[in-house]
Amino acid sequence: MLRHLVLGESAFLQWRHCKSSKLLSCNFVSCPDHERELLRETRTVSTRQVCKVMLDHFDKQYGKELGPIWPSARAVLLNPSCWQYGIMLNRFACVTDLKQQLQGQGFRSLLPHTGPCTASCLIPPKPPWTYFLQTHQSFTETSQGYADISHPPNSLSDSLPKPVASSLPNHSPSLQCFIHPSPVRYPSPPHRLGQLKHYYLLNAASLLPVLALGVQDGDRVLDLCSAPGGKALAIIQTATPALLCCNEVDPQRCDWLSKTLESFIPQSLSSTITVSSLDGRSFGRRQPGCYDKVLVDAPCSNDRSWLFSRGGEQQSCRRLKERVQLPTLQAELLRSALGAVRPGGVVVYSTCTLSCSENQEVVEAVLNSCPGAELDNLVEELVLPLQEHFTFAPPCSHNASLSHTLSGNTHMHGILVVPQPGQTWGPMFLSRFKRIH
Ligand SMILES: C[S@@+](CC[C@H](N)C(=O)[O-])C[C@H]1O[C@@H](n2cnc3c(N)ncnc32)[C@H](O)[C@@H]1O
Repeated sequence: MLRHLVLGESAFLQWRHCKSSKLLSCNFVSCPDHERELLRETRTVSTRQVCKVMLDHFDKQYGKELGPIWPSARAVLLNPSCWQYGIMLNRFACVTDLKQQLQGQGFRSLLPHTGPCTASCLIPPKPPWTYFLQTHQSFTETSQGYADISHPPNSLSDSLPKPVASSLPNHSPSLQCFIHPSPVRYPSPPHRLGQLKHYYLLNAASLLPVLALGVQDGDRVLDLCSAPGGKALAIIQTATPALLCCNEVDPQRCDWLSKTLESFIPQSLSSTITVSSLDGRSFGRRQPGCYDKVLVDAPCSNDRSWLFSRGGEQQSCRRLKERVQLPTLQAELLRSALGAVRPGGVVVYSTCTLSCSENQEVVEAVLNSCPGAELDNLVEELVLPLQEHFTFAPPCSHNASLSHTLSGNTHMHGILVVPQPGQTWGPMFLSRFKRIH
């Protein structure tokens, strides 16, 4: 049984497990189940019509923003039967047999597990930014020595040169996610009386914002937009924070979030996890400088599901209007997160859309209005070690002012995972800020 205790003005809801495992299990049976939801959504989406208004809109926008990789991304987004799912193991359950079973079925580990900081990867002698900053301009030479623009690489990963050992910093060996090269469907985890669930199904690109957050044992962490809770679960797999505050403004989704946490995390950790249902934009003011790490997995125009809008043309038109408002909300959430993190702390901003206006342009706007924040470069830390699994796009280059800002700067505004055949993960954009004062 889940109990929400309202704590004074902050209306913090303390998340608790029921003491009786029997009651706990009974409660689960009647819960909406996020994994089933995910699979059901895929099945429903595959039988739903593609929404032409949305597709035309995407073609226009993403054709321009993503250039040569849009047609293959489009093909993936339009074909739900090719979508892959990652299986994140629950470190609080006994998963030895499951791991062997998955390996026997051809699943492999997304992340290296031999210990912290052990990934082998490839590092370029110099970052190839120049190339990407000029994708829509002619040029003769880049830091990689490309001289011919007639065969540009399709993605950031394509152009990265090979070897030199490196690592996946901050990566805890306890975060284990298995993926399959084919779109193999794995069943949702069964309910077992009194037992925690063994795994969580997710888009493997969802782990990138959590890896970028780099939570360490003892950190105070805020997950500002938390439901249904996939990233909160991933956070708690990577480390044991002193405090993990999961916030979700929508009350129904907040219940869903609580149930997710309840079914994966042991009671012994309940005193370190809180669930609240506040507007995320208020945290910077309510709890200034209180956290070491803040994740803003922002509400966005979810490209995968919006392409299959249930309500036809009318709903698509409504969503396209909403879409215009999203960057304002996203920037407000991000500014609030920067207010809630302590000086020296870290904020990760992420979305599951390819849209430059909700990604790089939000980051740009917030950078311009928050002098106390600066961006980190995630290429060596995430793109290089994980390019084998994900297709990373070049930064948004259609926006002249953005390109101009970036061209004198080796930092990018973020990294973008673009779904591609055989690597259908994403869309996922992420950017990491450090609060310097
Ligand atoms: C992309 S989803 C988060 C997914 C979640 N992080 C996960 O990994 O499962 C964005 C969430 O933000 C919530 N949201 C929207 N506006 C918000 C606000 N002003 N404050 C807090 N949450 C908000 C939405 O209801 C939605 O559940």
